[in-house]
Amino acid sequence: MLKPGPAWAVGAMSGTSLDGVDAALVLTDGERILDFGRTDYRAYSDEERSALRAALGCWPGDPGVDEAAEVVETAHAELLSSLLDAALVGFHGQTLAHDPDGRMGPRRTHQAGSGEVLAEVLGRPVVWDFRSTDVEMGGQGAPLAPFFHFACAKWAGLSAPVAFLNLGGVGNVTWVDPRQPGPEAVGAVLAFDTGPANAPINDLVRARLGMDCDEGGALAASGTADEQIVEHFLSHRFFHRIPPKSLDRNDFHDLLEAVRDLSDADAAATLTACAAAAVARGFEHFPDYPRALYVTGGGRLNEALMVALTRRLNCPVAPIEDIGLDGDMLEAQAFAYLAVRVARGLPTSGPTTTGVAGLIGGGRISYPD
Ligand SMILES: Nc1ncnc2c1ncn2[C@@H]1O[C@H](COP(=O)(O)OP(=O)(O)OP(=O)(O)O)[C@@H](O)[C@H]1O
Ligand SMILES: CC(=O)N[C@H]1[C@@H]2OC[C@@H](O2)[C@@H](O)[C@@H]1O[C@H](C)C(=O)O
Repeated sequence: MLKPGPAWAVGAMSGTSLDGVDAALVLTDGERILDFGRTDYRAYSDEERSALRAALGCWPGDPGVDEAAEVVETAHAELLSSLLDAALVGFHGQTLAHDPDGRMGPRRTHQAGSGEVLAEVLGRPVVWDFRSTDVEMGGQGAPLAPFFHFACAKWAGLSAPVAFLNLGGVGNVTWVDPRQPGPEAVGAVLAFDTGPANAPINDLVRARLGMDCDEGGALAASGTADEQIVEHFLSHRFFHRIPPKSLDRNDFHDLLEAVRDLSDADAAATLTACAAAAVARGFEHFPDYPRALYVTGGGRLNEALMVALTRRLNCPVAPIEDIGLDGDMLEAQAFAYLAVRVARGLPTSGPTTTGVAGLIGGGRISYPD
């Protein structure tokens, strides 16, 4: 078991974009962040990415899932073996399917990769399966970074409500009031997925141009958004739901159909405008307008998306580096922080983050033999 007091933990996240695995060290007592440590990244090979892509939407027992889990475990073992100056590992795994509302069957969520296997290979206790308990208890199982975002706001010395936006495949936002004593306090955080972010843009440029992403947002910047499509997109029932709410990467797959007849540039501009409009719609749920929006995740490097956000919001929009945080590693750091919270028996989600009925601690711990 973890000794009392602060501990170094290494967190690892394999995001919905399927680009690779991020890992980062955090020194924390599970409440405050005391220091940030080394970070590293391991890209998936094309072959590995194909195995993961083939298993998207699949549940344990489905064909291809064991192969995907092996890819995830191998990549994490390779990456984490050089970051073991930590007492504990926080292993998110790769989300293959997420259905917290039971639209396709039983309510469930599926992150590929076994923490038991990793604990054996790495010789460290591994905290994993962070989302299942929350879903079993009636929550959305996501987002889980919000309690960490609260700790980040404290670490950065902020004293007024702000929002953190993660622009990965899907977007998720956390409104934080750092004047509250802790993330569990009433009125401290409100979080939810905003809508699709990079996933449809990537899918578009991959299908039409064979590119991985719209680098810097250059293609979108050269086009014009079709506001009618954006308006229609905002009529989706997801945007009428009161948070908490979460999304599966493929929930908006028909968005590509909507831009089918547009030029490449206009289609990219429209999907970029949709991502920004979804965030602006999300702001309507906040208790107070935030002082600033700090953007993390790969989408902060998409200039057209940052400009679209600035146009639609009434507060400064800045990359999270503006307050000294690392926008490439924030999710990995979140799972290091959450691992220590799990080991300390502290809650990792609650009614205003995942919609679970009360404060709960998710995650299970596997120890090496
Ligand atoms: N220079 C760039 N220009 C434009 N877009 C970029 C750039 N760099 C990254 N991105 C976008 O960000 C995505 C990766 O973001 P990130 O790594 O935050 O996602 P993720 O962690 O996989 O997803 P999620 O947070 O949904 O799990 C890429 O797929 C791409 O769409
Ligand atoms: C089910 C799942 O893996 N969700 C991810 C995904 O990627 C972004 C968004 O969708 C968010 O809900 C979540 O990840 C972050 C790290 C979270 O749980 O806070």
